[in-house]
Amino acid sequence: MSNYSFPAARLQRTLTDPSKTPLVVVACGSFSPITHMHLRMFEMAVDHVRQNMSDVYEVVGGYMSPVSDYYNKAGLASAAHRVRMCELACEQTSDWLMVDPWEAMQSSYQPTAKVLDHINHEINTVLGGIRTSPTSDEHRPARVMLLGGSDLLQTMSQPGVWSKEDLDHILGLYGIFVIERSGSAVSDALDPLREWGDERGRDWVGNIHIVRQLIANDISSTRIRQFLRWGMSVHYLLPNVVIEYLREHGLYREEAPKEKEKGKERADSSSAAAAAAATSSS
Ligand SMILES: Nc1ncnc2c1ncn2[C@@H]1O[C@H](COP(=O)(O)OP(=O)(O)OP(=O)(O)O)[C@@H](O)[C@H]1O
Ligand SMILES: NC(=O)c1ccc[n+]([C@@H]2O[C@H](COP(=O)(O)O)[C@@H](O)[C@H]2O)c1
Repeated sequence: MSNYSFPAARLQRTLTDPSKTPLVVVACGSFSPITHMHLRMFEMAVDHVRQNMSDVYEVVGGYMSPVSDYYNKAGLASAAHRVRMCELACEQTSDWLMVDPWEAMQSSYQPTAKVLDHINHEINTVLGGIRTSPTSDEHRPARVMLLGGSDLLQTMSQPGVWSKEDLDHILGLYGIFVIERSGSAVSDALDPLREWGDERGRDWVGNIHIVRQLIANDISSTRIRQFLRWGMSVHYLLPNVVIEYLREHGLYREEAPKEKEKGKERADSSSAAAAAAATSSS
C-alpha cells in the first residue's frame, strides 16, 4: 500500500457553522460502471440533511469506495477500471465528491464495516477531525455515515450476508442513509432490522435515515452493462467522461460467463456479498 494516500483535497476541513457536527457520507458498491444515480444519491443525502437534520449536521465530505477484485460478483470490470471511472466522474461532474481507492487496493474482500472504520480513522485520527472555525484550533470528530439504496438495506436481514457484529457496528455506531429504490420496499427492509435491533436492546432504526426519491430514477449498473452488450446507447445515463472511458477500453462488450449462466436482470448482490464474505473468512 506504499502508493496509497487518503484523498482529502475536497474534504471541507473547517466547519462553516461551528455549532454543527461534521458529517462524511460514504457509499460502498461495485460501481460497474458508475451511473448518474450513484452521483445523485449523494446530492439527495445532502438535501435530506439540509431539510431534516440541519440543526445537527454539516456535510463536509462524500466518498465512494469501490469493492476490490475479490468481490465475487459476475460481470464486474477490474477494480482499477472501476476506481478510475469513479474518479473521472467525480472530477468532472462534482466539486465535492471523492473516491477512496483503499478498499479496491486490498488483497482480500473487506466488509463494509471495515471500510467505514478505515475512513473514520483517516479523517478523525490521521487528520485529527474537522476544525470548528477558521479562527480556532479546536477540532471536532466527523461522523461517518453509510449511503446506499434500499436493496442494500434489504440484504441486511438476509441470513449469512452481514454478521450481527457488523450490523451493530454500522447501524449502531455509524448510521445509514437509505435511498428508496423500486423493487426494494423500505418497510420490508426495515421491519426485520427493527426486531433485531430491539432484541439486542439497541436503537438501530434511529440511525437509519430514509431518503424518498421524489423523482424516481431506476438506473442500475446491470442494465447499463446489458445495454452496452446489446450495442445500445447509454447517453444521459452516465457521465460522458465515463462513456468515453468505456469506449476507449472496450469494457462490458462481452457477457461475463457467470452473468450469462444466471441470465438475471440484476446481479444478485446479496449472494455476491455472501460469497465474498465466505471467501474472506475461509
Ligand atoms: N437507482 C438507484 N436507486 C437507489 N439506489 C441505487 C440506485 N443505483 C445504485 N444504488 C445504490 O448505490 C450503491 C452502489 O451501487 P451498486 O454499485 O451496487 O450499483 P447497482 O446499480 O445496484 O449495481 P448492479 O446493478 O451491478 O447490482 C448501492 O447501495 C445501491 O443500492
Ligand atoms: N457483510 C458486508 O460487509 C456486506 C454485505 C453485503 C454487501 N456489502 C457491500 O455492499 C455493497 C454492495 O454492492 P453491490 O450492490 O454492487 O453488490 C458492496 O460494497 C459490498 O461490499 C457488504
